[in-house]
Amino acid sequence: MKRLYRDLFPWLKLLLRRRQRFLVGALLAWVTLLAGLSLLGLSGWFIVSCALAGIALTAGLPSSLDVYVPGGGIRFFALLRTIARYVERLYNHNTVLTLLADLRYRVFGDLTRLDDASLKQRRASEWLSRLTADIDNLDNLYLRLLIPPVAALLTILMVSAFIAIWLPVVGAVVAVVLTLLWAVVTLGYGWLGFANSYQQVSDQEELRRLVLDQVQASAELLSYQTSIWHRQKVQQHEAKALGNQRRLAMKSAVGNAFVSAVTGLLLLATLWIGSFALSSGQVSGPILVMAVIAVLGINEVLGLLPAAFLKLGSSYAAAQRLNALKVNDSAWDIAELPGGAGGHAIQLDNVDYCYPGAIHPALVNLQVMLPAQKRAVISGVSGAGKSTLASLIMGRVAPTQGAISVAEVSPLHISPESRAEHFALLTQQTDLFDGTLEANLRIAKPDAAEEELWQVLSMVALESWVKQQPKQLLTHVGEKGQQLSGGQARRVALARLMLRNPTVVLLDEPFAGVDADTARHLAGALDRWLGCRTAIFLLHQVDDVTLLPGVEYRWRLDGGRLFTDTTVES
Ligand SMILES: Nc1ncnc2c1ncn2[C@@H]1O[C@H](COP(=O)(O)OP(=O)(O)OP(=O)(O)O)[C@@H](O)[C@H]1O
Repeated sequence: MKRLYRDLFPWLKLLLRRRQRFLVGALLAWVTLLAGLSLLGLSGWFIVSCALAGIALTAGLPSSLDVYVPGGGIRFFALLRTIARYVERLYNHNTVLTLLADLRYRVFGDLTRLDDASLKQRRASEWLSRLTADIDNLDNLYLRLLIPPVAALLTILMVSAFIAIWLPVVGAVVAVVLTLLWAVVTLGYGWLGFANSYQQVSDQEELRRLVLDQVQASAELLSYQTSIWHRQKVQQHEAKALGNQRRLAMKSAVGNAFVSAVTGLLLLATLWIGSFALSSGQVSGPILVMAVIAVLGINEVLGLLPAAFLKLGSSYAAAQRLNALKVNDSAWDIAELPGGAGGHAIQLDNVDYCYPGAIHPALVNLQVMLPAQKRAVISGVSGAGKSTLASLIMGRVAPTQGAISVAEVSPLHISPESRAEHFALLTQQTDLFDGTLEANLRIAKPDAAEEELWQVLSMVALESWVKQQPKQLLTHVGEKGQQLSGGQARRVALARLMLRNPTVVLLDEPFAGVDADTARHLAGALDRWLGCRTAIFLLHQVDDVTLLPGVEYRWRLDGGRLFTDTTVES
């Protein structure tokens, strides 16, 4: 219980930031329920009163009944129920969407603080689950686990108090039995379905992963003739997940039956105890019918709770998984890099880096001193450790051993804002969004003038090509830039980087995918743009030193170790 509270607490705290909305939402749900119950009770009273008056009149006994007040009351509750239900749905769905935005914002925030190693450890389908299914499960917390039980408890108290006005004993019995029933279908059902719904979250993720593999790797599975074997694996897992789901559905059905049985017995008890009060003249027939119908209506109030609380385990599992994304950086002193136009010095002292679970370290005993405003080239074959070194300098991963500093500040301690302002990294993988060229460029500088966009496009030798396109800057680049060639996409990424004003620039294969003339054009533009920024070129091999003007430091990475490169002549 303590662990449950501890894991759900950060999310409850986030939800409770909107406590005003929560209270109004619960109040609206409660008014809706009460209006429904009042409508039922009053209608019962009215029908019985009419029948009794009719019987009396038929028997020739004097009888009168005011039909206008109860008739008006019935219309009032019918209207109130409809309006309250409509407003409640509108309001609570709006709240849910607001909460979804809060949850997504928080989860995205946590993701941006994760280091490269943690990000790469999980598959895309797992990140998708975190951002969709897990967030939806937490969202349930409000809509299913917070509002309905509060509204139900308030209704039980209201109905018991109302019955107690005429039948105090019945009111007390109704209050005790329904409060106990409420505890069973909330806390009891939360406990009963916990293991199954907890399991359901991982079952669904595993199933999604297997199905994606089956589809994405279908060519490989077919060519190795393992497609049937893999499909059987999917089916086995599906059967297991379905079994679990069936058990949950069974418990939910039993819960509903239990609520109906208890409220049914309570109804009989109310009728039985009430009949003594009726025969002693303590209460009239219509009032007794009203009390009985009000108890019957409670079924609707409690009926939804078992199914909702069976899912408590899902919400808990989702909270646990999302909590695991949180990086505890509160212990660190957050620092800012000094402002100014010039680049900063980069220093690495005896740095080792080993990926989690890897046998061999990716980088060993690195010793680097690159003074401020200087340029360096680090070459190395594939797998030598260049990208890992870039991640370390960017503060995207922490060294296993040794220390790194940029302007004498550890990159790990630099605030996200300062890091975004000072660092720029051109990665080997090009990340373009499915939008226009202009939108992709503006990610780096939303308020850039159109002239600036053309200027950077000209620096990467794309200006004339873009001008030839019918939509020019509004040309769509496609998902991941698939409507551009590999080299063009990389140049768009480089142009985007050049829109910014960083002080430390890391360029991983900036000349990949372009012909010799374009490479020379890029080198000249880069030389002018880099000016007095600190820059490191990361290259597989240095074919042409004229592409690296102003580079004074040359190192070579080999098997994770750094050597001064004497093979490159300037
Ligand atoms: N996420 C990871 N988990 C485990 N090992 C990794 C991971 N990423 C890289 N490595 C290992 O670290 C070493 C250095 O990889 P890195 O990507 O830094 O090389 P690189 O020089 O950038 O290669 P390339 O030029 O092909 O991009 C390699 O042996 C690689 O197998």
